[in-house]
Amino acid sequence: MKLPVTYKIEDKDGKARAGVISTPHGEIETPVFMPVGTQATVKTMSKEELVDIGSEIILGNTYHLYLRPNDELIARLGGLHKFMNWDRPILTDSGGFQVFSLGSLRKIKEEGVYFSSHIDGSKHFISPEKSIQIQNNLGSDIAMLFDECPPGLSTREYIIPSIERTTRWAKRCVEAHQKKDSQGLFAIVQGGIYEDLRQKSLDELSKMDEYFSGYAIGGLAVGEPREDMYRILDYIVERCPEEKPRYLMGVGEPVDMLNAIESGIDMMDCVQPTRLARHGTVFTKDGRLVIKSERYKEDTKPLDEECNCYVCKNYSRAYIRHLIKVQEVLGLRLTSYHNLYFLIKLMKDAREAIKEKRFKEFKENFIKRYEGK
Ligand SMILES: CC1(C)O[C@@H]2[C@@H](CO[C@@]3(CNc4nc5cc6c(=O)[nH]c(N)nc6cc5[nH]4)OC(C)(C)O[C@@H]23)O1
Ligand SMILES: [Zn+2]
Repeated sequence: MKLPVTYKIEDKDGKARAGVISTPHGEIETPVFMPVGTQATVKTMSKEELVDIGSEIILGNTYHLYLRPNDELIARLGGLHKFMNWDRPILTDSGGFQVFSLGSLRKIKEEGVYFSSHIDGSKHFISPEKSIQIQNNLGSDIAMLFDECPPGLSTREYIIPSIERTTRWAKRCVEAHQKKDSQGLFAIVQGGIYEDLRQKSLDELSKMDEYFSGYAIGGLAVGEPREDMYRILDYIVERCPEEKPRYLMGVGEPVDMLNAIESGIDMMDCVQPTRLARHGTVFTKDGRLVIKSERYKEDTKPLDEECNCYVCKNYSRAYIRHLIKVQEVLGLRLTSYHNLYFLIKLMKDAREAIKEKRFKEFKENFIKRYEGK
């Protein structure tokens, strides 16, 4: 079966890969960071600004867009790309995770998940079929399977039946997927922090491999210790199909991203860069900088003296600190713009390092400076 989303490896450096993903809305160079646009916008960023910072693909959320403005409304208006005037690739998460981390009073049954909206408490139900139907309505280039992401540090006794139900849900997603020619489907590997359960999840999903354009590693960045995440990545990523993209869900800290790329990850997303930005924390080559600190009150330097972004070329720490302190919207925009630029540039630099077979040295040098060692 011809898949609408395909991947080509250009270079390898150890397990790290540089490649290109082809989608119905264009190509994506990897490794890639995907800004999260939960409610059809990457918070405070215009489309033009996202293009300026070099964003190639953004994320949308099934759960949020189903609740507001509703996926059928978006479909009637021509789909999510047209609705938000974004003509590059979009990946949509399937809603399961958001129900667990946002919704309340949820009940998980074989048929699907019953939950109350975090907005007005109204009662809702999402099944694998419903999640795929919503993603079909949104018209994203990449849709995610409807899965259960077990709470961080769940026991084996909880995870084993959860994997088995998530596999049964995966089959139902594949059967329900109506846009097999224009929307790629990514599998999501679960299994908590247990190598053998990760293998079990991957083996069960691999039986449906012909339907999957890529494999995501779910169930991480949900509160487990960092070393457990690294151990699991080191085990499971290289066991995913070599010729398809690997996507680590929910990771957006520079050091974690470089470690993930070293284990063979190609795609990542996270709300952190924009969420931290809105609270005044920005990324710099010398680590995180909390702009509200007194020490920046009269600091005329840019956020990061080596950053070439529009914000660092035009505004000082003192000015941005003032804006954040008085909660001016422009402050949120400037810190968000810089944080997204920083991560997207980090991915581009990592890609060059892989092509030049110097990724390990690149990673170690970055981390040494970022962690101030
Ligand atoms: C639980 C909790 C507290 O984890 C938080 C916060 C919000 O999510 C994170 C990032 N982590 C994260 N892991 C994920 C796992 C899955 C998954 O297994 N399946 C599917 N379909 N989508 C996923 C999306 C994910 N995002 O965002 C920050 C804030 C980085 O920390 C995380 O909710
Ligand atoms: Zn900058």
